[in-house]
Parts: sequence; C-alpha cells; structure tokens
Amino acid sequence: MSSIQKSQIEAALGTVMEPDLGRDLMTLGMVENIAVDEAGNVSFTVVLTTPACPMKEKIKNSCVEAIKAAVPEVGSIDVNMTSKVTSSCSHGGHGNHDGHGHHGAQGGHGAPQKIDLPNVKNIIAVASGKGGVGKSTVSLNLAVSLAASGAKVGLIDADLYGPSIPTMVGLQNVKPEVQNQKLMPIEKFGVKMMSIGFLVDPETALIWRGPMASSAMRQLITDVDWQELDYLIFDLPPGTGDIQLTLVQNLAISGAVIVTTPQEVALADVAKAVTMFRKVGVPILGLVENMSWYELPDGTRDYIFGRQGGETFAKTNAITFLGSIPISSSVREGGDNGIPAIIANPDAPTSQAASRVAGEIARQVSILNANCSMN
Ligand SMILES: Nc1ncnc2c1ncn2[C@@H]1O[C@H](COP(=O)(O)OP(=O)(O)OP(=O)(O)O)[C@@H](O)[C@H]1O
Repeated sequence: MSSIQKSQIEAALGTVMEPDLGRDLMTLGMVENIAVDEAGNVSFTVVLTTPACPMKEKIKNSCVEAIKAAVPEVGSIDVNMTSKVTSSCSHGGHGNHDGHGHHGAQGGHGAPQKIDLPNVKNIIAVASGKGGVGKSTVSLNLAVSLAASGAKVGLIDADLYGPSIPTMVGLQNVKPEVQNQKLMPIEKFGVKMMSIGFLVDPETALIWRGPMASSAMRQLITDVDWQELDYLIFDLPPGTGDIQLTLVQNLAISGAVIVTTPQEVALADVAKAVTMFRKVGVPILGLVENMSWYELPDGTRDYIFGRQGGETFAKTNAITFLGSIPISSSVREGGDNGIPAIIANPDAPTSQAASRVAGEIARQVSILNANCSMN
C-alpha cells in the first residue's frame, strides 16, 4: 500500500515552471487527472496550449524530475501530454475587460465591427513587404506542420492577382462545393483550404480593383464553412497597399508573421509591413527569414542573399526572430509538384527548419493569448 498522497504530487508539479509563461503548471491549470495507485505509480495529464509546443519534451522531463526529487519513493510516472489551443484575445470580449478586443487603434467605442469568426480560435496573418520572398510557401508549410502536430488548421490564399496555393497543393482545377449557402473549404494534407484561385480564373481577378477586390476578400473569410479551427492561416497578398491595410484593419487577426529574404531591398519593404501592423494595433508574432542560405555539397553555406539580414532587422525593431529557412530545390519542386516539402521530404533540413518555425509561431500565439488573458 502506497503512502504517497495526491497533494504531494500537486506540490511537486507546483514547482515546475512553464518556460514561456513564467508561472508554474498548477497555477496555470495545466495539470489534470492526477492519480496515484496502490503501488505508488503516478499518472497525470499535462494540457499544453498548443500541440505544436516546442517545449513539450522539456516540460514533460521537468515534471518527472520534480516528482522524483520531491517524492523519492514514487513508482512509475506516466505523463500524458495533450493540448487545448487557447483563443486569441482579438475575439470581441474574450480575455479583455473592455470587451472590445485588444486592437486599441481600431477597437474603441463606435469603431466598425471587425470581421470575427467565433469558431476560429486564432487567425494568423502571413505578410511580406515584397512579392516572391516565399510568403505562400511559408504559409503552406506552417499550415501543414501545425495540422501534422494535431491542430485543426485552415488556410486562406488571398492573393487576388497571383493565387499560388492551388498549384502548390495540386488542386488547380478544383471548385469548392456550396452547402447551405456556404463555400466548403477543400481539405488537403490535413488543412482546410480556400483560395481565390478556386473561385475565379486569374484573368477575371486581375481586373478587380478596390471594392470588388475587398468584397472578394470578405467572401473568402466569411462565406466559407470553416467550422472549428485552432488556427486559420491567412496568406495575405504581397505588399502593403490599400487591400492589405483594409484586410488587417477589418479582420480580428490574432497576430502577424512577416516573411522576408535577407536581402536589403526586401528588408526595406519589411519595415513598411511592420509599420502597417503597428499602425492598426495587430501584434507582430515575429519575422521569418526565408532563402537564408544554400548548402553546398561539401556542407558549407552560400549566403546568396546576404547574411542574417532578417535576424538583425528583427533585433533592431524589437521583433521576435522566428527562424531561418534555407534555400532548397526540394522546396521549389514541392511547390511546383503540388506536394509541400514538409510532406514530401520531412527529414530534409529545410523541412525541419519550417517545422521549427511553425512551432515557434504556435508558441508566440500561446504566449500572446496567455499574457492577454492574465491582464
Ligand atoms: N526556401 C526556399 N527554397 C527554394 N525555393 C523557394 C523557397 N521558398 C520559396 N521558394 C520558391 O520561390 C518561389 C516564390 O515563392 P512563393 O510563391 O511562396 O512566394 P510569395 O512571396 O508568396 O510570392 P507572391 O508574391 O507571388 O505571392 C516559388 O517558386 C517557391 O517554390
């Protein structure tokens, strides 16, 4: 008969800090179902804020160590790691005392209602100051990677003038069904997708300007039956013009990810994207540097577009650096063949880098949501 009390386990786990949130797991309510059997074997569940948590193993090991140190007579320790994705505070009223979301610049009394999707926990906008830096590639790999970790994920390709997601996932000639007056997203690689490219041919979209473009965007968001999603990745059109500004102003975005290459010209444009998000009060989750280097056959790196431009920019502008993704022919081939590199070649360094970036983004969303609900 074991003399170990549940309270001893609770006390031990109360010393384990969540590395990002700076509070212990018990205070954060992350531990459930603690059980101690007669032989002194312990089991419990740790509920993380995202299945893509890069700290998963670290937290698990810390729990085991804390219990062993506090209760040396313990038998086996069975830690069940699970997750429940937290919701963004950008939903009107959620986690925010004034009930108007956190977008101070726009969210005040009398401000127009932002488009909100109550069943979508987090909308992540992926932006770039300039075209061709790999924004769609990063958005797609982010979506696929989060879905592979177990999250419910959607992806919107809002590039009116050059939708690339249909080609990148091999769905060029697919048309979405309409059910109950809603467009059904098309599911591939575990991700629910909607692209302007599924709805109109590129020549038609090319002639749209201003209100036509804005209403097409609105439809992509509100007329789609997304159902419940943990993350909706919004691949914004490249640049920082009126279309982009209207979108980020009118949509309840949780946070923005900015994609750049290390090149200086791309970075000058990145500054504009940063300014745009800051102006409308959308938190910037961080910056991803794409096409950071090319690995030569002898293992050395060729920094084709310059070195660490993204990281330096992030530092000087007080933005989180989310990671670098090298140039690889498998990424380009994946884009052309309709199978994302992360699926076709998950062990390639580029795929690993893209997965790490996805984990970092999920982590930043969790931190943002936790900080906002604590305030
Ligand atoms: N890390 C990488 N390595 C190799 N090729 C890449 C990488 N990232 C993107 N590419 C390739 O670069 C091209 C442009 O990428 P992508 O379409 O993702 O950029 P974008 O910024 O979304 O462009 P657009 O401005 O057209 O929306 C594609 O052919 C893609 O396959």
